[in-house]
This record gives sequence, structure tokens and C-alpha cells, in this order.
Amino acid sequence: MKRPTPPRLAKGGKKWQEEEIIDEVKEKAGKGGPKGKRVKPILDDDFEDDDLLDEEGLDIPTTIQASLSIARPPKPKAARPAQPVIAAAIAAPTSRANKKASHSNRGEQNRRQEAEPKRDRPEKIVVTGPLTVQELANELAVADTEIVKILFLKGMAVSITQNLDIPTITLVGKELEVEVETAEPEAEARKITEMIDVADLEHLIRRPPVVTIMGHVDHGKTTLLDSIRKTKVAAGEAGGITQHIGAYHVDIEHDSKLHQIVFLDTPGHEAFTAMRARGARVTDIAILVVAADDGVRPQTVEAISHAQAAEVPIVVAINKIDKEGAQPDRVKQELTHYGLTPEEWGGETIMVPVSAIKGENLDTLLEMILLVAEVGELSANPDRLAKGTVIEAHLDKAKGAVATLLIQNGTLHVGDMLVAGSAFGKVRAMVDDRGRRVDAASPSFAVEVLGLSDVPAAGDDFEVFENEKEARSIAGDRADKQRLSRLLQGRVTLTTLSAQAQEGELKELNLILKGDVQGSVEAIVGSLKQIPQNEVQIRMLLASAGEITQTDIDLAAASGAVIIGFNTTYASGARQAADEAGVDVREYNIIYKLLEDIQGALEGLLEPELVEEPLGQCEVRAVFPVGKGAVAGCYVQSGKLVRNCKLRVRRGGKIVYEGVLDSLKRIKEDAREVNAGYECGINVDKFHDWVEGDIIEAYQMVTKRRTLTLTR
Ligand SMILES: Nc1nc2c(ncn2[C@@H]2O[C@H](COP(=O)(O)OP(=O)(O)OP(=O)(O)O)[C@@H](O)[C@H]2O)c(=O)[nH]1
Repeated sequence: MKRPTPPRLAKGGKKWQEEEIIDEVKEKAGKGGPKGKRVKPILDDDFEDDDLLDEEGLDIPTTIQASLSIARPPKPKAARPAQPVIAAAIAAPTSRANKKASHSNRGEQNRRQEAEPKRDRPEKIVVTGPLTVQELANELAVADTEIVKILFLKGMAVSITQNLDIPTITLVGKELEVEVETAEPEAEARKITEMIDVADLEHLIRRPPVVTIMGHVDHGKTTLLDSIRKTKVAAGEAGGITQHIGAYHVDIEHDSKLHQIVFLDTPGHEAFTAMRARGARVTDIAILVVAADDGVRPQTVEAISHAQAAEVPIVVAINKIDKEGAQPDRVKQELTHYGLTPEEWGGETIMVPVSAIKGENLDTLLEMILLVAEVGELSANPDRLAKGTVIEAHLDKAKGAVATLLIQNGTLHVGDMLVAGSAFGKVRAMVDDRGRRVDAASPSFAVEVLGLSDVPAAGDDFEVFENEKEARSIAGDRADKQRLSRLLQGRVTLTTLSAQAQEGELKELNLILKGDVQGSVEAIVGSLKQIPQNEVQIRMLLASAGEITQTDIDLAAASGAVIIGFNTTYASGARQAADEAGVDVREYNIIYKLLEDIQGALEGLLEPELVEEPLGQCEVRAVFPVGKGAVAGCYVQSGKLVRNCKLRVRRGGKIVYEGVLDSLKRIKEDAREVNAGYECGINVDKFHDWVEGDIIEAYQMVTKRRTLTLTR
């Protein structure tokens, strides 16, 4: 790969996620950052473009993570079309003077800069819209190449004239310890999920964060969940029974206020990605559990990939610190290879050492979650009809369809008319996560609901409607759509990716690579680097040695990725999962064949060229006047003529007409095509001036795939 590929946003909730990043980075930038504490220099003097992947990959014993930054690449067109392309004002007076310079002749400015003493870096800049790298360099009083370098190290390849969006500008500001303030209209700065409508904006209030726990087997996910639940939920409150509805909430006092955190209690990332694969985004924050005595393991890396692919902020719980062999610092060190650098080392990731078993530091962990939630400004409008996602659903012999619904906006009431997936019904009864019958459930809370006509699927969205008629008709429409989409099932394959990637300026091919040994994985990643990626880029979500597992399939399904298996096999059940999820898994045992296919896919992603393809040639042998026009009686000399093909009429070497062949007849019968050696009659609506001896060249325009040449 020539350059690492900037990550892209998940389709659903694009805007919201974008804003969330802005908010997160803004808040952190606002804190001033851990000045002077940085361990790893951001700008590396011997930095080299092509070596980034190598550096990341070769250091890592088991896995290569090629593109993990969660920041967004600049994509002005898709990001914020309504905004001015360049709009910036700066707070510090020194910078304002400098801004003027940015509009003056650049060469002159450079000369002036040489003559003038070096400008001080401003403490803060205010941006109102995207800026080019050059303009940002000016604002920040740094060389533009420095910004290019910073972004490159974050996994984004940018050119000097490229527009950077606000999250990216904020990221650069943070690296340079310059506060970036975004002066955006208030509504703009609010997160808008698909669950939140414009009408809600005036009524938004904070909602609790919804958290998922992820991590490697045995690192303590279940123990952590149980431990939090035990310490935070009084036994009596749970009604003496362990109510399992797929989610539970805890109450925490923080800043002398009572807050809630909702945990999706399906340990692991299955639920998370399976839902995301269905387009649902329910998790606000992921807790990554890493055992301090074991460190980063394959599923840790997978979990990171999943969270990052979904652009969900990660809080790391370094667990089992009570154990003798615990090495929390080693865990932190290892995590830096995957784009997670602890705050105390100048990074952005909160890492909390805990002991799930002893309940040590759990309060800090929970507080940190609240902090991240605060940055995310998670909000919803409780005063509207409810909307959300199905977390779990099953058929109970006695109760009928039972579904756990996570309310993401609005308030759900008993008696509401509900559509969930293609099921509908009136909410007969609701039970909360503590086993209590409730009449209403507000945003971020999960309730078990009775009354649906059918069992929806986890990940389906649900919505309340005013009346039964509407609900019934929407449910019917959805059922039809589901049937249709099953028929047309949008499988992500190397071949179909081509069409899908036509949208947007940046075209990407998401790949997950699983190889037999680390050596071959590195070799393949190295070779993929050789494919030019200035137009189409490979985004390697995960590259590691091992079998193709169910979680690889989930990640692929959730991210629209293709899985490449090299000399490896499926873990049990994974093949079936791939079939069910419609994930394209390509198996290879020869590297060049693999590369050939990927290159083919990349070429498919390029805008096709329209080229002329000759069909045949004929000669006009007679002209028959018909009505006001004339039909040319022709003899096909070579190739063939096809009705509605394009044609060009040559007379004595000159082109006298170009147009479309409107009617083609063979012995008075309409013909679709006439081959060489036959006679035919041709009529062109807009041209009748035929002369015997005219030569008609027939051709068609075809799209031709462009080829990428390998750089050697
Ligand atoms: N010493 C110590 N042991 C712990 C701690 N947390 C979990 N364990 C132990 O680690 C083992 C695995 O814990 P689980 O909670 O089952 O781990 P998990 O990540 O949920 O595992 P899977 O569900 O299999 O993925 C159990 O034996 C726990 O008792 C801890 O903080 N300290």
C-alpha cells in the first residue's frame, strides 16, 4: 500500500458520528492536553511515507492493524455541502494578522516569513468551516508539510491543497497543542442520529450512555459486568431474581448528581457487530477489557477493530491488576500499536486499571464512562413517540413474542402502537431490567415488551405510531421490503463493490485479511502496498494470522468488507455464518492470484471510461423513398448492424451524418441485428439524404474498466 487509507464513516448516523468526534476532540483540546508529557514524538524526523505500514505491522507479533485512526478523512463534498469552503477567523491577534497573509501571494509571504522572525504559534484558533492544509498551516504558524506529516501519522494521506474538515483540523490542533474552537451554529453542532429528527432539536435533553463490554476470552468481561451490577444494583431492587433482558442500568452519583449508565450485557462484540451489520448503532461507548497479566490478544485486536470501524469511543479497563503477574504498563504499551495511546502518555484514550473480582477502581471506570459520555453530549427528546432498536427477541410459549427494546429517542408507554422490524402490535406490558412492571421507558433504557404480533430480529429498529392503521401499513411495507431485499440481497463481494463504491469521492475497498502465518500476512500487506491507491484505496480493517472466525464475518458484514483468506481455513460455523450474512470470503493459496483479484476489484472501483466499440460496416446499395423520408437498402460488409446502435455515414471519406440507427429491417421484417453478408433496410429518423455508395459505420459506446499499473 502506498499510503494508509483514511478511515471512513459508517453509513448510518454519519452526521452524528462526525459531530461526536468533533465534540470529543474539542473537549479534549479544551482541556489543554497533557502538555509536555508526550512520550512519543509526533513528528518523526526520519519519517517516511511508505514505511508506515511496515512500522506498524512488523512491530506487532501477531497482527497487523493497517488503518485504525477513528478520525475522518477530509471529504468536503459529503461532509458538509452547505458550509463555506473556506471560513476561518482566529482568536489570537497575531494569528489574525497572519490570516491576511494567507490571502496574499504565497511566494511573497514565504519571503516575508524568511525575513521575519518565526511567528509564535497561537494558543487558540476559531474555525467555522473546512480549511486547506495550506490555510491551516498559516493559522497555526507551522509549515504545511508538518500538517501533512501529522495527518499521515494519524493514517490520513492529504495533499497541501486538500480541504480539511473540522474534526481533522481539531486533530491537528490537538497534536500541536493549539485549541481549536469551532464556531458552528448550535443546531449544527448537535449530534443528529437517524433516531433524532430536526423537530427534536429544540427538546433535547441528556440521556445516559449505552455501553458495551468487549475483550479477549477470559479477560474478565463477565466478571466485570457482574461486579458492576452487584455493587451498583441492590439485590432487592432486582426483585430477588436475576432478570436478564440483555441490558441493565446502574445509578452513579457523580458531581453530586445521579447519573445512569446502561450496559448491554451481551459480553463480547457479537451483539454489537451483528446489530451494526443490520445498520443499528446502539453503543455509545465500548469498554475494552484487557487482562493485565495477559496483555493484548487476538480478540482484543478484533474488538478494537470493531469499535473503531463503528467509530465508537473506547475506554480501556486494564483488568486483573490484583494478580501477581499484572503489568498494566505493558498493556498500555501494547495498545499504542493499535491506535490507543493512554491520556497520561499524551494520547486520547482513557485507561483505567481495575480488578473486576475485587471491585477495585470500578467507580473510577464508571466515572470515566460518564466523562466520555459527557463529551459525546448524548441526547434525546423524551417528549415524543419512541424510537429505538431491538436488542433481543424470542418467542415465549406463554407470553408470545417477547422483545427487549432499547429506547433511543422518545418515551415508550404501555398501550403504544409499535412497529419493530416487520412485526407490529400494541405494547401490552413492559418489564424493566430490574424485573419491575413499568408504564413508561425513557431514552437509553431497555425494556422487555409484550404484545408484538411476531418476533422481530435483534438489530431491527422499532418505532411508535399514532394509530394502529398506520402501524399496520408500515409493518406491511417493511415486510415487503424485507422480502425484496432478501431477493436482491446486497451481498458485498469483490464484484459488487465496484458499483457500491461509485458514490463519494474517496473510493475504498474494505478488506479483512487472514493468513496462515504472520509472515505471509506481512508479505501480502506489503504487496498490496504496491498497488497504486491514489484513486481507490484499500482499507485494511484487520490483517492477522489465524482461521477465519465468526467475528471476522461479523466485522465484514458490519463494515461492508471482503474477507481474504490465504492458506487458512474456517473456524467451525464461520462458513455458514458467511453464507448467512452474505459476506464474500475469498480463499487463496497463491499470492499473485490474490493480488490480481484485488487489483481487479480496485479497477472496478474506478470510474469507467466510455469508449467506442466498432460493430460493423455496410454499404448503401439502393435508396427507397418512403413517405417524406427514405430507407437505405444496404449490404452488411463486415461485423453486424444492431437496432438502436450508433452510426456514422461516410461519403467519399467525409462524414456526412452521425446519429442513431432507428429502424432495421430484413425483408420487410423488423430485425434486432443483421450480420455480415446480408442485406437490410435502414431508417434513420433524422437523416434521409442517402446516396448509393455511402458507407455506414455502426458502433456502440461501452464502458471500459481502467487499469491500474503496479508501481515497482
Ligand atoms: N484475579 C482476577 N481474576 C479475574 C478478574 N476478573 C476476572 N477474573 C477471572 O478470570 C476468569 C475469566 O473471567 P470471565 O469474566 O469469565 O472472562 P470473560 O472475558 O467473560 O470470558 P469469556 O466469557 O469466556 O469471554 C475467571 O476465572 C475470573 O474469575 C480479576 O480482576 N482478577
